[in-house]
Amino acid sequence: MEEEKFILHGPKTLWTVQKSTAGKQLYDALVRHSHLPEAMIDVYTQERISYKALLETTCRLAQSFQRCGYKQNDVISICSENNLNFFCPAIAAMYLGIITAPLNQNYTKGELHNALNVSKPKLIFCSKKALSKILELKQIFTFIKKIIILDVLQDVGDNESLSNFILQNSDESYRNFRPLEFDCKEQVAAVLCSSGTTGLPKAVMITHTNLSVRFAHVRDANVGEQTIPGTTILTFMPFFHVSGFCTTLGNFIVGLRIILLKRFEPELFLKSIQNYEVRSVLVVPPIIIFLAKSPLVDKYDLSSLKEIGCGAAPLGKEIGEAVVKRLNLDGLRQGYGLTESTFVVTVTTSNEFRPGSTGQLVPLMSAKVIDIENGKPLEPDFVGELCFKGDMVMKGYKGNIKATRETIDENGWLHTGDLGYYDKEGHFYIVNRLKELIKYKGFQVPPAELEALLLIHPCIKDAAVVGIPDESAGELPAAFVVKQPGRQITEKEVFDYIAGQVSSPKHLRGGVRFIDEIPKNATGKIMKKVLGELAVKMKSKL
Ligand SMILES: Nc1ncnc2c1ncn2[C@@H]1O[C@H](COP(=O)(O)OP(=O)(O)OP(=O)(O)O)[C@@H](O)[C@H]1O
Ligand SMILES: O=C(O)C1CSC(c2nc3ccc(O)cc3s2)=N1
Ligand SMILES: [Mg+2]
Repeated sequence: MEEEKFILHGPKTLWTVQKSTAGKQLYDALVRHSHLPEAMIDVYTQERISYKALLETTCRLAQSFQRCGYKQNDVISICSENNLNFFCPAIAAMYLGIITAPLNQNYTKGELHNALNVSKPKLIFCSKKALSKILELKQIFTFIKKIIILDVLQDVGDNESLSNFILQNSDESYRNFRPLEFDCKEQVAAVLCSSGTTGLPKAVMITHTNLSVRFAHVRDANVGEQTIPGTTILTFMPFFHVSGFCTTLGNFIVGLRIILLKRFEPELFLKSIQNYEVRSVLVVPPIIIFLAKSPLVDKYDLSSLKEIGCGAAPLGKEIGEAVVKRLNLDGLRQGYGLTESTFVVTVTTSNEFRPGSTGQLVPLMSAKVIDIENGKPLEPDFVGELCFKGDMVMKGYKGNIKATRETIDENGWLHTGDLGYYDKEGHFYIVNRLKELIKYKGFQVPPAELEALLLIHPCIKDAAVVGIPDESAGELPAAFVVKQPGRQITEKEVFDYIAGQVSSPKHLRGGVRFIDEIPKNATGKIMKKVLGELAVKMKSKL
């Protein structure tokens, strides 16, 4: 038996985890919300889809899968920008125990090659835009038997449109279709790619039970962000990533009205909040920086907005507070999680906004913070590696038992590779990724702390800190800075500003470099690998 000391357990939840499959729970939700006028609105095309239409399409699609011979554990893929039809194949697949492996439509052919080689889908649903890349890959991979296009009405060459595929393969008897039953703990529902921030993306197997825990959370007013059916929220989180995939499925469970953007565009984002009277938005830290600093924000009436949810990357305390004040919000809810944990495992509970904290442990999960030297659980307020255990932990990495064993230990603990701590009241604080810590003469420098300080400077629009190799010190902290338009600041001023606030090892001895933009991925994570290479190439003037 493991010692219980310094292990936290999540609180009780109002909504127990349902025993039925994630597919059945989604089916029930679509039925439950059939009276609502809108499930999703595409801001670009003004097209809408209702819960009733989602129910019909997913049942027809499931019937089509069955008639075409697709069965439990077959794999399908979806490679498309966010659009109204994206989730139809995924939900229909979940009705049948078919596995969905979404793919980032911005992946290069090489990246798609790697991802497809792991998931090996028989059938790929793609957007018109992604079609040519997918067609090329079909030539290489014989396991890909068919391509269906999500966002056209007419077939393109030999490739059927979604609507024609359904027309050809389903009929009115779809009304009698009901989701199948299977072992939820074992059955993989989705294979999601991690972001690939620290290496190649990993293929994370998420089970029906994993999703069911998330579905219990979304309906619990203490954990879920919006729990009243019909409430308007806005999202642009990519559907292929856990942050878009698992949140949107959860939004269907609740019955929210989802305003959908393909990607973040500043004016369109603000205009949509105003025009659709959005109550809550799901964002990532770069958008919080934008909302704190951009003059555009004052051009729009954002008074409908009551709450912002933010996660996926570190967010400084001050910048979060500035946005709550500027927009007069009820709350900013931060979440922390990984693809490997099926979305957030710590989250700001309602009315418990603690600036700088990523909230408390979610129900049904356990957590500990371990000493990175000896692996022993630490007491509150001590920094170590965050570990989580419970039914949100992935089944494993597809096709990589070795990596799975390195990540989930024999007692079932998921080792996150993130450093953090919890305080005496159980509020979590993320310090940094272990792999991104800068080591200066044996001292550990967390770049996230320096980034947060840089961002509160009025002349700085955005910033990132990386370590650059140095023969005598090991590594030196170096900053990339984007200037706020119309403001002036020198390298030396940036250096002195940081030196005035932190201990000597954290001074920007690696220099300060001004650039036009900090490279970030679709979920707002700073691309440190790119910056590390750039820092070596680009000389600092200091
Ligand atoms: N609220 C948060 N604050 C700080 N970091 C966060 C937060 N939420 C998520 N993260 C970071 O995101 C990581 C999870 O991201 P994801 O699973 O998409 O892939 P990745 O870890 O970036 O990439 P890869 O594992 O492929 O290298 C966490 O391990 C953590 O470092
Ligand atoms: O980056 C990831 O792997 C994850 C796992 S958890 C996560 C996010 N959490 C939130 C919470 C609120 C929000 O608005 C966006 C995200 S993305 N992203
Ligand atoms: Mg990771």
